[in-house]
Amino acid sequence: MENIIEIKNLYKKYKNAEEFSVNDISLNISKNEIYGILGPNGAGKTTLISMLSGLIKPTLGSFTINGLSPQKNSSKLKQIIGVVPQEYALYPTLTAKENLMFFGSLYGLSHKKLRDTIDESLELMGLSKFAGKKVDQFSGGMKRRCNLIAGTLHNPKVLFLDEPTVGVDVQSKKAIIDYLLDLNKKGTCIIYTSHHLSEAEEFCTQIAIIDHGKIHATGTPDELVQRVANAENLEDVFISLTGKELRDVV
Ligand SMILES: Nc1ncnc2c1ncn2[C@@H]1O[C@H](COP(=O)(O)OP(=O)(O)OP(=O)(O)O)[C@@H](O)[C@H]1O
Repeated sequence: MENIIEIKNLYKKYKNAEEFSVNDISLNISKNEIYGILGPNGAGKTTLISMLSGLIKPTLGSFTINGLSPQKNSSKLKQIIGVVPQEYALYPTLTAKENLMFFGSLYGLSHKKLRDTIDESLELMGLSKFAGKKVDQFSGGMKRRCNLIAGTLHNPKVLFLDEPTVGVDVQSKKAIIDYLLDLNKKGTCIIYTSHHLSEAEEFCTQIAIIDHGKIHATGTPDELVQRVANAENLEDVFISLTGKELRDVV
């Protein structure tokens, strides 16, 4: 299948850091995948996704998305990607609809098209009733669903998500996963990080397990489980590849 993302020997070392947070990652991602980047705390998942979504610059190496490079085609690249960070990117004192109109206008969508997309997305996410309510009155799950709509109004070809279901209730989690599956069916390639291994096992078509800034294994969830002796699920694979040592840092 055709690659939509091609990463070549990518490195990131933060200022004053002693180690590389991303250390020589090369990876191809095909169109239409739901690609899970999994790894323990501090493995380099956010750093990798932040480079690909243009939030931080690589120290070394290169990548293209849909054939576009961030050095040569930065503005075109921004139009075809969506980014949903861990933190909420919403204005608390604006209503859900006002927030979405604001973020949508940044993508240059026409007023009519934007209104229709917002109404449709709020409906899909079960938020229509709350469209006129200020976001600071929303629960964590409602904010996260609204945040996800804000990052996808322009129907991106590639969507980067950093732990989209962390800290939300089961109902919100289901709404988020269903929304993402629907986007993927309509042609959006999804790159996502998570600590929910059972969720990733069910949701992802491909997985990369990373640790200490390096890729340790890639494959479909089934392939990974079959490759590791005595593994019954992705959690067994994860522990086998990354060990049982705790990753506390102070
Ligand atoms: N702005 C920064 N400056 C210096 N070091 C950083 C910075 N951001 C991250 N790091 C370091 O880079 C390494 C990778 O961090 P990163 O946040 O990418 O990991 P992660 O896999 O996303 O972890 P988590 O699961 O905890 O979100 C860690 O050692 C972290 O301390």
